[in-house]
Amino acid sequence: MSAISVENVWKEYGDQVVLENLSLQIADRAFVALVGPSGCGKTTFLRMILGQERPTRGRILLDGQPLPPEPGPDRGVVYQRYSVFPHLTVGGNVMLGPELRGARLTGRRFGAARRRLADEARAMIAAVGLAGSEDKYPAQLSGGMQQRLALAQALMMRPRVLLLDEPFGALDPGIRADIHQLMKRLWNEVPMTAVMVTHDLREAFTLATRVIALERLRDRPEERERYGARITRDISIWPPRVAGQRTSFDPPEGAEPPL
Ligand SMILES: Nc1ncnc2c1ncn2[C@@H]1O[C@H](COP(=O)(O)OP(=O)(O)OP(=O)(O)O)[C@@H](O)[C@H]1O
Repeated sequence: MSAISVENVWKEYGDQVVLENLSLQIADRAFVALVGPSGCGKTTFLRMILGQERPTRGRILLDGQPLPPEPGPDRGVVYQRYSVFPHLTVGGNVMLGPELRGARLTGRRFGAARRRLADEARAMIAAVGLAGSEDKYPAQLSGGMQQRLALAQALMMRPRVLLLDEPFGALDPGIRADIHQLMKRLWNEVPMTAVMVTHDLREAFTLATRVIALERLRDRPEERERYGARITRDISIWPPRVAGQRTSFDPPEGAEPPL
């Protein structure tokens, strides 16, 4: 079964058609990179999967079921900036989501349940390379460390789908290469499907199993409002990348592949 099924989806804001009749099946555990010119609707598409926007026409299914109308813990998100809470420590940021969910279901967590959660949070913080920074605040971390924290925070909720909106766009190239390795490892180890918006084709081909380009085919000024972007390229990475398996074509740790 496909994890995400996009069926004849349109998105219009007033008279402006942003996305036009998109249909797409995203397999369970795929890593899809969305690329395309600025303003073509990539973030809008991501926000529809997140549940922050609804298609004007068509529908989106998650594991065969219509998406719940609100964002939920089954869909995590990491933005280029401001994904984490500045007034909470690293530990506080990672524990907040599960604490709030626990509070909703069973009241505040105490004793053994809280200790279990703290252990889980410590393990997640270590998994993203932030061990020892548990008591620091985001402003005391570098940009790369903040994005590692944002990934840890999102993954603590065990999302079925991880949505990434240019998550590494503001990082320096060296730091970006490191975090690409982390992202690959997390995608391989954590059972999730990932959809990432990026402006960086190299990043798309480094991380994704499939690269999808959105583009407005008719872009004359008088047509700009009437026609939306469509899927113009759909490229499966070869040889196929399968979650949990590295291929011999994958670059060694720390190396960027040639395009
Ligand atoms: N809430 C909204 N109300 C009205 N128009 C909107 C809204 N959100 C997005 N748009 C419009 O939809 C179009 C697509 O925007 P979107 O941010 O999805 O593009 P994008 O491809 O992600 O752009 P970029 O690469 O520059 O981030 C833009 O013309 C934008 O102005």
